Amino acid sequence: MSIQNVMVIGAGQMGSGIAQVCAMAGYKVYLNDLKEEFVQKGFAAINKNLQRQVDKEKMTAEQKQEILSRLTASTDLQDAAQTDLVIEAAVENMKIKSDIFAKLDEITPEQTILATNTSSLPITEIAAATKRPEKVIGMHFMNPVPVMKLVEIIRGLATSDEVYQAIEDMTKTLKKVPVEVNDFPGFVSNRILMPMINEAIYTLYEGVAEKEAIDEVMKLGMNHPMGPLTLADFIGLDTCLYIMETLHEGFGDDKYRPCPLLRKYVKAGWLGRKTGRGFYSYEG
Ligand SMILES: CC(=O)CC(=O)SCCNC(=O)CCNC(=O)[C@H](O)C(C)(C)COP(=O)(O)OP(=O)(O)OC[C@H]1O[C@@H](n2cnc3c(N)ncnc32)[C@H](O)[C@@H]1OP(=O)(O)O
Ligand SMILES: NC(=O)C1=CN([C@@H]2O[C@H](COP(=O)(O)OP(=O)(O)OC[C@H]3O[C@@H](n4cnc5c(N)ncnc54)[C@H](OP(=O)(O)O)[C@@H]3O)[C@@H](O)[C@H]2O)C=CC1
Repeated sequence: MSIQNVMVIGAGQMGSGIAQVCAMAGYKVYLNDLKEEFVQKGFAAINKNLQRQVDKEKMTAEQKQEILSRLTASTDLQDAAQTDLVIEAAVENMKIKSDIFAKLDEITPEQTILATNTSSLPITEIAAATKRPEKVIGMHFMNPVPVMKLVEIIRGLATSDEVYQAIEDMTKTLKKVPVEVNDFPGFVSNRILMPMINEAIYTLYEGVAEKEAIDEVMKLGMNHPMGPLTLADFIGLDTCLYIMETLHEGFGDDKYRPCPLLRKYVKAGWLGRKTGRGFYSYEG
């Protein structure tokens, strides 16, 4: 299975990062979103990241241009007809992901691998929206994608060994480290990380300490690079809530109940860094 042409769906913080690392590794990449303005926002983030590398003299201006030349904007899912691999990074919502996968199944050649960057949703259920469940796989990158080494690779019930191997090999070409896991809610990463973040939100909700104090305890006491509330803002509070809901529903265990304060913030549109306000303010 030779992978040369890739489409990344969703030009948000994850999709733009995934498109960037794919283009840096030499793949030709379509970056797809619903509207041109979202794609352009993704391109602007990539441009900023690459320019930072140029400014630090880790990359030449010519190399930056070469990488950018491998990226093509797309607002038409039909462009996926020319790809060997699609990596979906749209919002964390089963209906949206299933719709996208059903369409991709119609549009793409039969050998095209369909991967999802879902944080927590069952790969097996997403695969069931297609007639090629053996070619559907989870490829879970970490945020910020250009920096974080891990890609959790999740086998759905029907994922073939050949497809698993192709994705593991491709991940290594991105200079990332693949780790194989099975298809359970939240996989490994978010089954462990998100309850910790949710507990930090409960700690704030119950008035145990101020937000800065909670973050300081985990940063200085446990050597975490970011405190859990800062990290929640960084991930996106909507994404954090969707992941907790998937864990709660998937395991049917109340230990995963999302904190009411998290729900309130999401309802208010305080989604963290991406909207300028979450537990902290990021205006200006
Ligand atoms: C929700 C899910 O499903 C799964 C997830 O992704 S969970 C989230 C996982 N991610 C984390 O836990 C991140 C925790 N935070 C960290 O590791 C660090 O704070 C951090 C890497 C984000 C920043 O590190 P830092 O030391 O504070 O910052 P800084 O010194 O400015 O940056 C270090 C490098 O990262 C780069 N960087 C920082 N933020 C970046 C961003 N948002 N995008 C791209 N590059 C970034 C910098 O350019 C710098 O690169 P060089 O080494 O090439 O110079
Ligand atoms: N944030 C994180 O730390 C991580 C997130 N993930 C997962 O990655 C995925 C994306 O998350 P993230 O990048 O943070 O989210 P963002 O909200 O930053 O980006 C999502 C993007 O997808 C677009 N989109 C929504 N529906 C469609 C569609 N039908 N077709 C094409 N594009 C669409 C959105 O457009 P619009 O704004 O119009 O909705 C938006 O531009 C989620 O599944 C998330 O769980 C995985 C690892 C880490």
